[in-house]
Amino acid sequence: MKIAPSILTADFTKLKKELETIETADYIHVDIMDGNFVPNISFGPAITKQISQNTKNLLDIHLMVLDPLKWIDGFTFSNTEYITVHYESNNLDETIKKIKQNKVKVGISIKPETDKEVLLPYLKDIDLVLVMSVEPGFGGQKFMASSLDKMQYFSELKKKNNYNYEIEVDGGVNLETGLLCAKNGATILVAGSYLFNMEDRKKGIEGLACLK
Ligand SMILES: O=C(CO)[C@H](O)[C@H](O)COP(=O)(O)O
Ligand SMILES: [Fe+2]
Repeated sequence: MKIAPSILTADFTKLKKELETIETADYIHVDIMDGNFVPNISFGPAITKQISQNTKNLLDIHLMVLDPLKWIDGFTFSNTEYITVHYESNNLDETIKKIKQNKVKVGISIKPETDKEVLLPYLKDIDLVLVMSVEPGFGGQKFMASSLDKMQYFSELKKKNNYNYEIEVDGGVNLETGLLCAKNGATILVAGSYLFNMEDRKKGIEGLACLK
């Protein structure tokens, strides 16, 4: 299992130190919220640039914005591995094209209420499916078990068709819910409050990484 700590819950007054505590993870998950697509604002390209310059980890950018197309260049750094956009946001096809032009891997996410089938036409061309297990907008929410069926669905389709995407889960992930995700085909776990509220984050990451 690959692990992507969500930097949203970090203490930004000591960003560099916070980044060091999660350096054993596979990715840093970076949540971008615009106050329109979700009822919250996080931070933008300038702060993300500081994150990018202060970590050796690869970045997994989660864009919760209404118009992602105009933000792709701003979040393309040398260590940006994935940019994930929401199916429910504007200009999806053009945005996917732009992410690929920037030589970044493409992720698509769906909100908890969105039908999983809407992603069918995209699955052969993308690198990551992000299953939201909370309503996007805030860290620290309770995991929604209804997301498990979606993971299983994308996992079965992946096997059947030999697709290449990762199946990432975001929201309310801890050791207990992470195990359920692992059993249902998840390959990357995002964890924010669970890891950042821990004394020993390295141990926390190890624990999640062992799940299968
Ligand atoms: O995209 C997100 C919220 O919209 C965050 O990545 C997610 O909530 C992670 O935080 P936590 O693990 O605390 O639930
Ligand atoms: Fe996220």
